[in-house]
Amino acid sequence: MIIVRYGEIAIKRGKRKEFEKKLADNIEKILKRKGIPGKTKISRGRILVDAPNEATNIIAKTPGVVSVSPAEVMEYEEIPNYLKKTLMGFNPKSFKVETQRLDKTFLKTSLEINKEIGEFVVKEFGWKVDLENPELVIGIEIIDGKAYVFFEKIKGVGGLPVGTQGKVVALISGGIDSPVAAFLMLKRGAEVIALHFDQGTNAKKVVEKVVEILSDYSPEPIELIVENHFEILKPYVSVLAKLQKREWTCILCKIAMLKRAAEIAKEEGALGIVTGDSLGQVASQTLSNLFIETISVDYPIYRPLIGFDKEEIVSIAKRIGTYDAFLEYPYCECPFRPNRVITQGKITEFYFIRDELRKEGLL
Ligand SMILES: Nc1ncnc2c1ncn2[C@@H]1O[C@H](COP(=O)(O)OP(=O)(O)OP(=O)(O)O)[C@@H](O)[C@H]1O
Repeated sequence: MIIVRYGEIAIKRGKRKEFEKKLADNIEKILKRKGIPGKTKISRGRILVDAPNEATNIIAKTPGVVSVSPAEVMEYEEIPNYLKKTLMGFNPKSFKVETQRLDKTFLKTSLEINKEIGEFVVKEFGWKVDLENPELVIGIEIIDGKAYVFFEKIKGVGGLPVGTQGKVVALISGGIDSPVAAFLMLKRGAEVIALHFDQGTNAKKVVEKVVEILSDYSPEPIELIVENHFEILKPYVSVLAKLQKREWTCILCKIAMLKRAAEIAKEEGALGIVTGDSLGQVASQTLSNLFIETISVDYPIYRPLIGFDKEEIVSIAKRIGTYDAFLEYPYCECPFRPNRVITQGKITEFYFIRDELRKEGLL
């Protein structure tokens, strides 16, 4: 049996049942996709999953899960015998017993259980008790009158179950940042549709891989929509060439992407667009440029990385596995990038360009 703990969900009063059910359903769906048999049961602040131990790490990746422990289920009285058998041959420097009694009708309190089982272990094995920094933690949870005994607690991704917060369209570029932005939205319970603008570079391969990796955090495989960026950008580039303002290409490129993303979001019933922008990280991600890009699109844009440093983003990318996909293919410079790019777009100049774009029906 695998014990699944979820923190934040339990706090959301009134929504708790709905959230628990969603999380249990999501766990079952992910396990099924991975070809692992697994049946869930919701029980007083825990989800119990009847599945083989190999399911543990898969379940830990499900948004909403705080921690996971593969456990052995038994009557309370059977614990000493079980520990005797299981822990024979181990010789930790120190140990402690940590009990949580989820079933408050159980006759012994958590402290009584800690003391009783702790004393047994000392007597049987002669190990030292260390409540601060033990090498071995014997975990016991009392659920529905039964004792669940375990020795590890694997950290989950946390957050909220996917599907509890509606849908978003995430712009995934083939860089490090945008997959992390999409992950953070999944983690907060949003369903994600991935959108990539293909520029004929290796980036598409990275994105395909990234979407596969991100799908591990989602009950359904993430849908990837690929658009031909040449076709979308061509008319914008023509206007800029006519105005002799090629240095505005990167800003208009983003506007063209966001505009198309908004159309797709509307078609898909998604409530927002997600990008991997982080303030000032590259010369083009300035507040002025982000301002111009944002006011050009009539749809909510979410930038979950806006206040993150590069190191923080890289560390999440490594943890969730998308960094490796980025490293797999050599980086390609954007084929549309002019020699000089605008870093602090002037709004008056933009209005002038916007008027021309409007004449062409592009904005
Ligand atoms: N070809 C693309 N397809 C889809 N989205 C894109 C593409 N290029 C950029 N984006 C979106 O625009 C955001 C900003 O892109 P930009 O190239 O300025 O930044 P970046 O620091 O390289 O970001 P990333 O590391 O995510 O590529 C990206 O995070 C992504 O959400």
